[in-house]
Amino acid sequence: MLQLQGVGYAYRLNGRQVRVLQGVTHTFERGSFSSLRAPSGSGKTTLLNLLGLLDTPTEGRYLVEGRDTRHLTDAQKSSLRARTFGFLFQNFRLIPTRTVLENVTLALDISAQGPKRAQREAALRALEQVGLAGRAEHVPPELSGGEAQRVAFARALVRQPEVLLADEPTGNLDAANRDRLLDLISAFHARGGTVVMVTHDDVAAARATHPLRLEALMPAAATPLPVARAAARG
Ligand SMILES: Nc1ncnc2c1ncn2[C@@H]1O[C@H](COP(=O)(O)OP(=O)(O)OP(=O)(O)O)[C@@H](O)[C@H]1O
Repeated sequence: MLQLQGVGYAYRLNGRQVRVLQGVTHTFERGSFSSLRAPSGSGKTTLLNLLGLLDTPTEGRYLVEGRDTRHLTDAQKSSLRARTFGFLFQNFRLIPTRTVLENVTLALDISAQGPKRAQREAALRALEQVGLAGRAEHVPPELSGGEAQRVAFARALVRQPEVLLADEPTGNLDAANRDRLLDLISAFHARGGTVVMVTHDDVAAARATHPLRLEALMPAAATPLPVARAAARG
């Protein structure tokens, strides 16, 4: 479903190119649950951004359901992103001044899905699934970390995406909240969802059907260099 073919990415830093990923080749099959582990700074977040169409590879091809994303316009990319992907981040990324319900509803609003009342009902259903419908009118600063991440999960899934892209989603949670979140992610997977989860956590990685290491997705010669060395070499 998600095919990376020789994908590379280089950031521009002070007029120089800093290569972060090179030759990444891998297919994430529909319905798989992959965990992705790699040394800090080696490009895991960059890879998630490429997978989620938030960024575009500077080398190689990336196909989503067989469609070569190089040929998509920005509008087509946005629409494919909204339909296909839900995102979950380590630091939740909720809007602190909007209620829990608004935070979830906004995900539907941005992709213009349905009338306002239907959006509100869908958001409430998503909050019920994570056990937080009773907190709908609270604002994020009133939530615990575990609750905030479950709201972020509801926001990620309210559009019913096929793929969940998660970047260290348990990084800021204690063991009980980590397990509760992992149960939600596993349930999404059991319903047929595809998961790609960056994690350093062995407990989280153990939930995956496909535990991966970033280095194994790249040809040996292209194993990422620490950025300082890469920059020094130009
Ligand atoms: N906007 C940017 N401009 C320049 N370089 C960047 C930019 N974003 C990231 N980088 C560089 O690319 C490298 C890979 O970053 P990325 O965030 O993908 O790594 P990571 O493996 O997710 O790291 P971590 O595990 O620490 O979160 C980093 O070392 C960073 O220096």
